[in-house]
Amino acid sequence: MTRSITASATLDALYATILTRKDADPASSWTAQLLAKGPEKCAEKFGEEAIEAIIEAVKDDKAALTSEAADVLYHLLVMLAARDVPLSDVMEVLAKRQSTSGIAEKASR
Ligand SMILES: N=c1c2ncn([C@@H]3O[C@H](COP(=O)(O)OP(=O)(O)OP(=O)(O)O)[C@@H](O)[C@H]3O)c2ncn1[C@@H]1O[C@H](COP(=O)(O)O)[C@@H](O)[C@H]1O
Repeated sequence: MTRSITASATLDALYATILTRKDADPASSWTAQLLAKGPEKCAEKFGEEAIEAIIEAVKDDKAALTSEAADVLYHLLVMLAARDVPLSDVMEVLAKRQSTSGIAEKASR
């Protein structure tokens, strides 16, 4: 329980930082540079990072996968920010799904 609260707080804090970078000087911030390139570039970077994580998962390199997973989460948040999708909306969708099994959810589509 403590771990999930910590994870959520970390993601919330990171997303808040990313939002501040929308108005930041690209010279001073990697996030601002990425956001300045547009939502399509942010999506492309997310895809690249996801593929890097997949590679480490297939290799079963746990340390590398942990690091790549952090990159994936960061780039997911940047992609959401680029398209003005609040992280809280994503969390709400996840929370609503918590009482439904994946099999039941798929059958309901
Ligand atoms: N979590 C991250 C984070 N994870 C990865 N990255 C950056 O994402 C970039 C990904 O780079 P790549 O691996 O694709 O390497 P690259 O050299 O850029 O590759 P190419 O673009 O050349 O393909 C690197 O520059 C990393 O530093 C991050 N940059 C920032 N954050 C967080 O965002 C906060 C704000 O960062 P700034 O906006 O830079 O102040 C930081 O305090 C961190 O908490």
